[in-house]
Amino acid sequence: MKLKTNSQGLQGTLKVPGDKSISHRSIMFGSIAQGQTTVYDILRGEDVLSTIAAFQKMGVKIEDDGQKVIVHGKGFDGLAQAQEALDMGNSGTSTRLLSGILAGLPFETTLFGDDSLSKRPMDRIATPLRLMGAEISGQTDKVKLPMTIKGSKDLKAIDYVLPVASAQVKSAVIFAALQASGVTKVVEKEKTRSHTEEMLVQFGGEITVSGKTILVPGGQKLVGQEVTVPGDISSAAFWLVAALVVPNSELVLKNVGINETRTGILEVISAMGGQMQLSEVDDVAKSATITVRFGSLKGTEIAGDLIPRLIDELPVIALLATQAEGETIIRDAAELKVKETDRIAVVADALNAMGAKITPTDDGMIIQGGTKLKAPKEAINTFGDHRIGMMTAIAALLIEGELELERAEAIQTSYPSFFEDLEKLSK
Ligand SMILES: O=C(O)C1=C[C@@H](OP(=O)(O)O)[C@@H](O)[C@H](O)C1
Ligand SMILES: C=C(OP(=O)(O)O)C(=O)O
Repeated sequence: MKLKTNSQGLQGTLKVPGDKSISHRSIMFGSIAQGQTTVYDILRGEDVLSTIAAFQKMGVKIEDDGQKVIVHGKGFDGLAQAQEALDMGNSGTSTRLLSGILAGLPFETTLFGDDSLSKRPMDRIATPLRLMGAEISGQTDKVKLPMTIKGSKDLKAIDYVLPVASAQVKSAVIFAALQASGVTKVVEKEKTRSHTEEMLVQFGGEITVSGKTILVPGGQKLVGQEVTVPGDISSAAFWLVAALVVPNSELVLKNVGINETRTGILEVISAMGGQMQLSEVDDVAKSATITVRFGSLKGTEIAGDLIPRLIDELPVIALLATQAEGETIIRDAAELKVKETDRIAVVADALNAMGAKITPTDDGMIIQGGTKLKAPKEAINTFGDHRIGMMTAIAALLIEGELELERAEAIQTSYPSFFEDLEKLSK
């Protein structure tokens, strides 16, 4: 598709769509709990639809009337073997979290996905789940999809130190731990998003979190709940950056999720001197309104325990850094290489094709700021990565002339109404 420039600036108020991580988990907890779960403001992006379809194929009744989603929970014991292999689409979260649930179910299930997902490593969940007693086979020593999981009714608790900072691996182990005998101990490498731990408590489960150490007793039964999904800060990130870099912009983003394990981007914007205010902070719903406007920015360093708190925002943060004064350094972010694409290489290539000065490194990027972006000579390809597509669409706002985006449909993964919202704010 052809992307358009914007010379007037972006203005207006927007409620960003529901959080993808919380939406997946609401379906999963709803399914493994007893009784009804009602979910408001769920994200109806393709990744979440993959999770919904998978549980429906395992016998869970899930209804969507357009206002709310109702999950008729069956408990772990009520989940049935699917009649066919389960299609995980593009979604790492669906695959890895579901694997933790399947680890304790006494039947075999095969999971497959699209080209991008089929390249991503699943050994990171296979290793702990095998230690607990599940049988898992996949392609190559990285256990890539298609992957077959044969669960066990006799899962054993483990003590496990996560070798990577990953909420998906942590969550897979927690879902298996709920079905195991004994208390499972998980120690995180860095603190990652806490949605699984929080929703487990909401659904009446037991978990102890102290710093990076998590204890989960086995043999738990959960009860259905009402869940209201806050807006996704990872989707809001595109509008935050757009307002900061497109002259004459001011945006008000309502109901943005501000769980402290997700707000790294807000800290980066503050460190860069961006003009941004939080209001209507709701400590219970963990959401806020964020007002952001165009202004001057300076480079910064992004590394260490900040990385997991903004991992999905790094593509658009790289774009932000191209418009700041001075250098921005991103380190400790090697995980970017195993997302929907190698996001270090693909971000650097896409933005450099527009005149940015980004040097990719082994675990991040060095970005020289203050570059004027221009139309690339060739089309930019998302390579099936939604975040590359949206980052490119925001970059296009700064460019005179046309930008052709190939495989733009990837954006459906996490933000189906992205271009509608862009249109609304562009006026
Ligand atoms: O648990 C989750 O919902 C997610 C965890 C992160 O992945 P990793 O756990 O692989 O870092 C993130 O990149 C992904 O978009 C969603
Ligand atoms: C990495 C992402 O998602 P997933 O791992 O679920 O495919 C993402 O949304 O940027």
